[in-house]
Amino acid sequence: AAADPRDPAQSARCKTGGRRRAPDQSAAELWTELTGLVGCSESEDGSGRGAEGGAAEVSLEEALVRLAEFLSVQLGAEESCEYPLDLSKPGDVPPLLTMTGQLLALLAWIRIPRGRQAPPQGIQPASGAQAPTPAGPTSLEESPSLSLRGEAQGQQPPQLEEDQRAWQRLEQLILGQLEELRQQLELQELELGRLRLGVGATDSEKRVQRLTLENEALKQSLTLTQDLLRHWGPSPPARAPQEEAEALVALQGQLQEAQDTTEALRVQLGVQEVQLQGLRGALRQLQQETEQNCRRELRQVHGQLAGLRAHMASLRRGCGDLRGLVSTFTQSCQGSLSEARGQVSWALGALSASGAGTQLPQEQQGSPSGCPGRLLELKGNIRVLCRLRPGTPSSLVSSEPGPGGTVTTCYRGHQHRFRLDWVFPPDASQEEVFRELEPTVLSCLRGYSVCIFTYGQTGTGKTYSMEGPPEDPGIAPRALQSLFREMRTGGQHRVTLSMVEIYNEAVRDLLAPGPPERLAVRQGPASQGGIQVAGLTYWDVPNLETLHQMLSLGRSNRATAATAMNQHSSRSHALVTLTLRAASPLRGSGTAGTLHLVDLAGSERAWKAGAVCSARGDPDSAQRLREARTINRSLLALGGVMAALRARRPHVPFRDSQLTRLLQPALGPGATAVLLLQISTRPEDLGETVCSLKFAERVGQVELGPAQRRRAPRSGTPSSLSTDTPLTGTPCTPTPSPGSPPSPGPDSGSSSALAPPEDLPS
Ligand SMILES: Nc1ncnc2c1ncn2[C@@H]1O[C@H](COP(=O)(O)OP(=O)(O)OP(=O)(O)O)[C@@H](O)[C@H]1O
Repeated sequence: AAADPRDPAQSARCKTGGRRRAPDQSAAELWTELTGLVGCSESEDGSGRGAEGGAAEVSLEEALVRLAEFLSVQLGAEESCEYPLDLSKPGDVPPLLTMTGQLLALLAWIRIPRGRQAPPQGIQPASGAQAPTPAGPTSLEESPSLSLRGEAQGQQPPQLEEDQRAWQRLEQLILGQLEELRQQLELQELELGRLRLGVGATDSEKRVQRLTLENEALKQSLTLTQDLLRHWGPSPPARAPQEEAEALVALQGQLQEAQDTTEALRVQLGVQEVQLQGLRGALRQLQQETEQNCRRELRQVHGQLAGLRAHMASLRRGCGDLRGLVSTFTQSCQGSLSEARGQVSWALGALSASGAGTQLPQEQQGSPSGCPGRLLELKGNIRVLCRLRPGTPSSLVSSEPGPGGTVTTCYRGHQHRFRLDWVFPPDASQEEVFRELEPTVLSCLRGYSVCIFTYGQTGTGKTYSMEGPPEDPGIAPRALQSLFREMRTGGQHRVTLSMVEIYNEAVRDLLAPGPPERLAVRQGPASQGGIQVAGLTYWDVPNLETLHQMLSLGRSNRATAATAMNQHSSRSHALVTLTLRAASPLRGSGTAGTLHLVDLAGSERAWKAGAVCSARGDPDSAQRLREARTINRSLLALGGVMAALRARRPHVPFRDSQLTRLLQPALGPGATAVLLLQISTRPEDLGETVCSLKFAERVGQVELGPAQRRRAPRSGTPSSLSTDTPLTGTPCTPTPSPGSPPSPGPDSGSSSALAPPEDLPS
């Protein structure tokens, strides 16, 4: 409109000498101006003069021009904010544009000289935004006077009727506008309903704001139009303006209602947004909880899986143990069968011999020596016996003596019951202890490898049980006596003796002439148990007396010292090895049994020994402490070996200490071992007692496989000893005369295991 020279608003402004408006004059200023016009006209007293005397009258035309100008600015502002409009679609034509078009049409009509022109006919209320065509040249001089009302009073009735018809048309037009506005409001309500279902809070808000603004602008336009019509329109019939006013009031009510609805919707939208946020928070929390639950369950499943794996592994181990037991049982059955066969053939031979009066072969006469071996196999290859040291009885340690007996301890409030193969009470005699061991000892004569070792806390009677005082000898003297007695009646045997001690991890020959020297332990052939002790001396022992003399000599060479726990405490492990070779008189193979008698040094807590020694101010306390540590280390290694054997591990750590290295042949497959556990019942020794019992319990679960007899290969000469190992070294000579130190045999210095070379002549 501003660019069009035919624009009535522009021409009106120019011709009336109206103020020029700045191009950027805002809608707010225009609105203020318009409301000022209304105020001015309201204050008129009907003569058309403003309240401020002398103020120019404002014509309806100028008012309409300003209204159109305001609407066009408002419309421009909307168009600049909104999307481009498609005017070809009637539904998209904004009401403001329509309203502006109608106003311009009205303005054009006003400018038409009265009586010559009819009101515009082409005005279509909702037809779109087409601007009305100015109806020919207009001039202000020709335009109606400023006060239509005054002019109307002087008109002729036909003119008045024409005006009234025109106003009626205009009224219809405005009513059409109002109808359109109502439809627009309905559309907005629909839009709001759509927004209620929408998700974008920001877009919805923007839309609501835009619709609210639009409503506000429409409302203002309508109010303004109503005011203009009321003040400047011809005096209509009394009814039409009232109806119009009522319609306007109704429209305002609808508008108010729409605004209220909009407000309510906005509040509802806000509530729903809050609810949505709350739901989002709950969803997030739910997700977190679900994640945590999943992780927890996953961890539990992993734990269960690990437990199942461990269980499967233990089941596999159990299966392996079972397989081992089955094979042991099978072998044991086979051994029993062959033994039974031998006994039957011996009985048959005896029967026939008694009939024929012939002499039985030596081996077949040996039922006494057969029985111990069989007994040994039946009893198992590792047995654990326990002997309680005499002393003040304590309620903390109680026992049920006898075979399969138990020892019950009450330590730190926990009661523990240990079951052992045999329990000897404190008052058990040396004789009783040896009686239980005698069959095992005698099995050496049948070619079995037997190891008897005493284990326990220092001062609990290990040496007492193994050696014993002269007036009440222990296991070793009784075993030798029993063996020699048996050999006297049982046939040809050759006895070889060696004796070593392990002191601070040094292996020393207790029967070597001269001062004891440290011997080197090396890896040897498997047939010799896998080890060799370089320089160890072996002694042929022709009789029991010589044997006793040599043993007492070795004992005297053993390292002992006075400790707080024992006045004559053994500070070393002592190993006596007796090899008994029997020759088979008829057929070539003889047997080579071995008896290891091991008196272990006492286990004691190093801090205990050290503290006691220090407290006593003993100058040798450091030495005692070192000894205690070394002893404990080697006993720990022995425990490791036992654990590996018990678990049937492929690797057994024999090389962890000198003690276990030397015991390797005694703990190998087919060997027989007896652990005599010595325990104290004193309350102050309770901790050590429980430790010892636990060690013994573990040892009791070790399986070495069925006991096996060692047979020497067939030899050319029935009377000579044959060996199953390569012949090395030269025969040793028996010898030490009683009271004099032994002289070394010719084979000293040659490498050999604890058992001597097997090529010694008889
Ligand atoms: N059953 C017993 N009957 C009588 N006296 C015993 C008995 N057991 C041990 N003794 C005595 O207890 C003392 C310690 O015994 P022994 O030297 O044999 O202990 P140990 O275990 O070998 O000690 P260490 O490990 O220190 O060598 C000795 O005087 C011994 O006579």
